[in-house]
Amino acid sequence: MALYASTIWIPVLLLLFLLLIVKRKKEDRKQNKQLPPGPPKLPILGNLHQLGELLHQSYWKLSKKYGPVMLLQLGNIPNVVISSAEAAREVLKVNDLACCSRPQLAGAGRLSYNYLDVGLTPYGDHWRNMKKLIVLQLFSLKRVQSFRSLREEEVELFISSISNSAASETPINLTEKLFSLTANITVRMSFGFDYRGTNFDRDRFHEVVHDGEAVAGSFSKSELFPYFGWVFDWITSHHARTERVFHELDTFFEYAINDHLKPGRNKEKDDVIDVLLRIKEEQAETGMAKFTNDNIKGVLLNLFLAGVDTSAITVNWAMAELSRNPSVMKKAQDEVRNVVGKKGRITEGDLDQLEYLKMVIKETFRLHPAAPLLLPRETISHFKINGYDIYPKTLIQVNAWAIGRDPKYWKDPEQFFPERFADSDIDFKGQNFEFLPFGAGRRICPGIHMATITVEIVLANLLYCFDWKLPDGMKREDIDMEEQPGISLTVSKKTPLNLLPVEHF
Ligand code: HEM
Repeated sequence: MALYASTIWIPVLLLLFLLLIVKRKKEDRKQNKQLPPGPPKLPILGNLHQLGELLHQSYWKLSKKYGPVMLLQLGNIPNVVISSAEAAREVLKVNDLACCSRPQLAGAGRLSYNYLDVGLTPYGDHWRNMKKLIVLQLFSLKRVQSFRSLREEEVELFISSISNSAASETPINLTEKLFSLTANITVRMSFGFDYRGTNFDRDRFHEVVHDGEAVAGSFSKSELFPYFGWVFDWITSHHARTERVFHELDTFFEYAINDHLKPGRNKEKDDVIDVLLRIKEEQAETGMAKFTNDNIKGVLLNLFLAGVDTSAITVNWAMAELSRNPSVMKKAQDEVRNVVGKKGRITEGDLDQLEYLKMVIKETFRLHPAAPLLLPRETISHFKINGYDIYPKTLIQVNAWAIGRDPKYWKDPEQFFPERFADSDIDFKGQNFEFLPFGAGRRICPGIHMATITVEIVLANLLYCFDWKLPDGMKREDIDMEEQPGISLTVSKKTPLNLLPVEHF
């Protein structure tokens, strides 16, 4: 009886909802709104039923029919998807100020200590101050270079461990090894210690990064469906998962900060926490005690979620593409070996000379941007794009993945052909809107230097030190290039890349 009483409300609610939509449509027509085109919507769901787990691919297919500025309704949330370089320029340059906020998602809010970070925080004074701080103090070229020996040390350990597998002729799971390498670099650089020597479980560490990206990058059902979405969140333990990830990350950050406060701590050089603790102290001395441990943890969260996975994903795709394209692999290997000779390792000082390697990396970013939809943005004010009205509080997603494969800008776009960047000025620093792996405008990735140096030094050494074979019985065509489904900030290769290293020298 109680069940009947609760279900009888469902048709009534549906009817009310339909009436609301009809009323809103009439109002829109009266106000002469020119909304972007988009596929027909269902009540309540909007267009959610038309989207698969690889959002950028679903958006791409729909955009072929509805155009480069397309309006979708994700439950309760209006979402404009941008799929051309011209429209991306309108969003990220011409109207950057109007669309440079971020949506306030419950998961992102919880993980970022109520938006005390940089990447997930909405536009405003706090974001401006924090972005300035990380651009000038944490990720300036000088600071990135100051971590050179740390990176080279980690690359050395990584190459040595691959040499052991080469000696025993054992294929390696390169995907897993790359993730460990970038995790080690990020943790040592940010937290000043080696997490391999702590109680943190290595496998769990990887899962926490992935879970963190998923929680930070997805809408809860309550956000998509106000009034009743909480039921689904409750059934799927959404809230419990967010809390679990938050507590795991928080424990790690707390441990790292406390470690820095121990008297007589032995440190080689300033790491990110040292810099942030100094800022906290300076502000407290001037009576502006605004900067708290939660601010520090917010920044650490960004390094954790943005810094670990992205570079590993990129090198992994590059090695998968090179393994499928042996002539490109050979050309890249010839370059590194000719430039460096027999000195044993590539150091960061050699990287400037490796022109073809840089083209290989650009080509990888074009086909496999680690964040295919950049990070979601939210509009602050009304503006027009291609004659269409975009209103405040609209979610904006720029499909960098689709733009990177558009035959309008790229000849034979599906082909892995690094030479396309020879004699070309196209770069990924946010000025070429057909090539946006790091985004553009105010919200552009501040980790570009860090990311490119890491990707270059790792890939260069992999190509220099080893020849690469496929495991027994595997052919080039068997390399699976599918992407990992699931809603997350980043998209990686679905299956691990297993390769057999053969020592070259
Ligand atoms: C291959 C590596 C990387 C790629 C492809 C990448 C890509 C991106 C993209 C697409 C955005 C969003 C830009 C936008 O909204 O327009 C972003 C933002 C961000 N990235 Fe990266 N990133 C990488 C590495 C890093 C690293 C190593 C760090 C730091 C250690 C970092 C820190 C950040 C931060 C803090 C933001 C937020 C900026 C803001 O909201 O103002 N990223 N990144």
